[in-house]
Amino acid sequence: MPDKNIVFVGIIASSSSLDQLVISSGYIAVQDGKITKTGSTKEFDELEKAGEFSSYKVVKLSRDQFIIPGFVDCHTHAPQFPNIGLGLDRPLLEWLAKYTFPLEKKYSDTEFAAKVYDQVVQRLLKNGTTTACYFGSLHVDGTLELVKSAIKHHQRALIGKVSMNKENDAGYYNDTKKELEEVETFIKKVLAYQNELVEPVVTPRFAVSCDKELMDGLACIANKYNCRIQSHISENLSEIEYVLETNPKCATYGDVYDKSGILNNKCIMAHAVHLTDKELSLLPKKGVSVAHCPASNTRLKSGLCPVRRIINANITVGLGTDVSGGDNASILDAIRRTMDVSMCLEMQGSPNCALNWKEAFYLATLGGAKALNLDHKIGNFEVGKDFDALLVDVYSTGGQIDKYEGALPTTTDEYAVELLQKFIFVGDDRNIAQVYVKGEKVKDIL
Ligand SMILES: Nc1nc2[nH]cnc2c(=O)[nH]1
Ligand SMILES: [Zn+2]
Repeated sequence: MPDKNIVFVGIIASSSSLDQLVISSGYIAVQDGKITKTGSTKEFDELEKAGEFSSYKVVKLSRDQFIIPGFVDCHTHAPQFPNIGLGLDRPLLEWLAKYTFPLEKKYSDTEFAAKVYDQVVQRLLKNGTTTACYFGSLHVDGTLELVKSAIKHHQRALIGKVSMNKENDAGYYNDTKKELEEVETFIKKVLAYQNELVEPVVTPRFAVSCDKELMDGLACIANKYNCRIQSHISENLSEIEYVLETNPKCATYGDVYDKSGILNNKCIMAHAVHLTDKELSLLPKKGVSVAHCPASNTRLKSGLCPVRRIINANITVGLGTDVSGGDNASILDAIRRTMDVSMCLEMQGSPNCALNWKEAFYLATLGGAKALNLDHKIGNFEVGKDFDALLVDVYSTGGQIDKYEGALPTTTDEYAVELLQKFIFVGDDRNIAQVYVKGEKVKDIL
């Protein structure tokens, strides 16, 4: 049974905006998975003396530990995990045909799906991903296995059955009428679980594999069930060329989605590497968010996504691992690659393009929560939000970070910032000692 009342005391860090990192010593009190009170260490001491926390489990962090919000992965493909690290020798459209569609077809086998998805969900939780927005496969029952795994392991998850109706060599698509029926079936089955952590997402794969009739129908279904929509936009130049060729009345890729009613404030688009100025004004007008997936953009040679330009256009941005176009299932890696790709653009001559570690940390937490329309529940430690959090142990045994006695500053504030910075640049899952989703511990290596 999870502890009903629990209070954490020690260094706590979270973002309140892109340029505002809040880090200090204090406490977070959690009741039934929700944050009920926060304050300074001095306030904790006073309240504890007054007996306020007598019914609480008190977790006092060591000097080398801190609490941060759980990571949010705004875009990943659960069925592609068996291909992680493989087949990265082709650009997007060839990669999909040669490696990805043949693997995804296998998820008609629910036993295979159940085994893979159980591993995927556990891997992400181990990496500190407390919320994931997943693409499943074309299959209703296969994708329901992902829903079951997320529920079983207590991960917050937005899950889509992938929709495709355009012919491809792998024979991996559906007839339009069947597809629309199956999407509704999937949504109803997910909603029937009445699980507060897991929600269905309408998921047109992209405008290369969906025609207008299908996308019109999917937009209607999303409206009917008030669902989020996820897809891909402007990832690769050949993809854009094909989409514009097959939709001659549309001036941009964004127009293709807009004409079907796909673009709204519950829509999250992955990549957005090559957006035009018109699209950079259309997307924020419609309230569309972007999942920035730097690992995949580099591995599939799609391009260096100008993420600062997207942020400056007032588009809400979160991070995605985009496995298996991306070769790493950790949002810590996505943070680093966000810094690297944006710095490459700056070094190539685009001034003020680079994102610093505090900004990338924001995208991985509160930015992702906003992009998924979940920031009323998660993303930082405001009172009333759910407690989705990581307890990080910077010098954990066997980890990459060595302790050099006497080398770091002695004042608590400076020391705390340097601890977080070390974890962001050098840490890995071995430093993520505990993971909490809605107050329930889902990983514990302490
Ligand atoms: N990276 C990536 N891009 C896509 N565009 C359409 N499908 C996919 C996919 O599976 N991965
Ligand atoms: Zn993707």
